[in-house]
Amino acid sequence: MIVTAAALKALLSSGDYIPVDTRAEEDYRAASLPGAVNLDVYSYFIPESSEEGVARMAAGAQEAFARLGLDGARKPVFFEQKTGMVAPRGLWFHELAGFEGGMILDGGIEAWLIAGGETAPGTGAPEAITHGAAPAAQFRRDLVATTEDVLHHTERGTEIFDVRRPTEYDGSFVHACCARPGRIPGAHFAFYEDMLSEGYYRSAEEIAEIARNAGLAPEDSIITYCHRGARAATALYGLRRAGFDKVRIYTGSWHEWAGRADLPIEIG
Ligand SMILES: O=S(=O)([O-])[S-]
Repeated sequence: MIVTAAALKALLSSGDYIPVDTRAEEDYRAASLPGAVNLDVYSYFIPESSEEGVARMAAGAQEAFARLGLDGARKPVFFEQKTGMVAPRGLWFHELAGFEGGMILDGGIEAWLIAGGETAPGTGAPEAITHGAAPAAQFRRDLVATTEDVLHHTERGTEIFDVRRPTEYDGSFVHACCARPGRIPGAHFAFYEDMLSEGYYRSAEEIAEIARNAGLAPEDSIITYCHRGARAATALYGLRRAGFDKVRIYTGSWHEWAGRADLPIEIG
């Protein structure tokens, strides 16, 4: 769920919610929401989006949230400077791990300050999502796609949704760490940032129109992807706001797909 800064003020006074600062540790140390913990959700790369790989990713998320005390009654509220490509990934990891009730602070710490919220230097020990040593026994498999799910998406009745920059989609730009430029064949396209306006999510109606223009319908089963699964989470929560409920993420995303020379690509 996406929460406004004004609504968050009331929620935090209940003591049931913990702000989770997903920014760099130095920003957290300088000024954060009072009582916030610091969690790096951005640096993680999945080694392989196989059944075992996604189950170990979920185990790693479960362990990180347990270390932060966010595996029970207390719920996380993820934030970054402004809503972008990081805080939504935090909520997705929390849901993937099997927990409910987490939120994204829309507009990030900047919205909090505009709403008159106080800040304090972050004092907690920084944590990070890491890969689990063993597969999770239980997790939200319906929120994640394997490479096989993507490869067989047509037979499995799923749409692929690329939310990278237009130049990444058409292959005229590729990150230096990726083996090949291009896109997953048949992918629908919209740039994830178009679902945001100045660091806030756009309205449900505006996001629904973006999705419709990309050729997607609310009843579709959708797999989002980007470079390595962060921007895909921003898109997932935008789509969910617009009533698209069957959305999951191919965490390995273009980085993994491009590195597998046996997988087909489209370019241009
Ligand atoms: O957001 S990202 O995973 O494409 S770097």
